Amino acid sequence: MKIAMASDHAGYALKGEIKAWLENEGHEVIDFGTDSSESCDLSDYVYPASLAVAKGEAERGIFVDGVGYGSALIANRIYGLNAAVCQDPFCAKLARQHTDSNVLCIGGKIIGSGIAMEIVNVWMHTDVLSGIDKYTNRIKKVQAISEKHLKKLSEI
Ligand SMILES: O=P(O)(O)OC[C@H]1O[C@@H](O)[C@H](O)[C@@H]1O
Repeated sequence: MKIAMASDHAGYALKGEIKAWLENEGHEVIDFGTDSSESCDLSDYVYPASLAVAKGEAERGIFVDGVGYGSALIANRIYGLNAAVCQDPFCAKLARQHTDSNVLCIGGKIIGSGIAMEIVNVWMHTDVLSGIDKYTNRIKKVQAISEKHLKKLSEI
């Protein structure tokens, strides 16, 4: 799978560990930075990475900042992106099964690399529960909100 990755300084170290893990698993990572632990602004990296997912240049995104919510806040402003902040593997499983999330956001200041890799592993290997009406209906309702309030890339 092609994965877009991005971080700020607070997620830089963990981004590198996750990138290495993904590549070892045979995935292709497109790394949008940042490239050091020097202080920076998250949106400068997560926004271009989000656009790559929205354009289909990457199938999914994995973004790392200090807590995770900053990345999700940016990604969820883009049509077609469905970002979930996950702090444990159970959360990662449901983020895929129940909401079909295509962006995973992790907090480098709060999660160690062992748990982070479990989260990524579960999230990468879990599919949406597409045959269960209540979940597909909920996903459709969220999609309807996107259709109403977010611009598609082709409309920008
Ligand atoms: O390290 P500083 O710049 O103080 O804080 C950055 C982090 O604080 C939170 O807003 C975000 O998680 C961001 O990554």
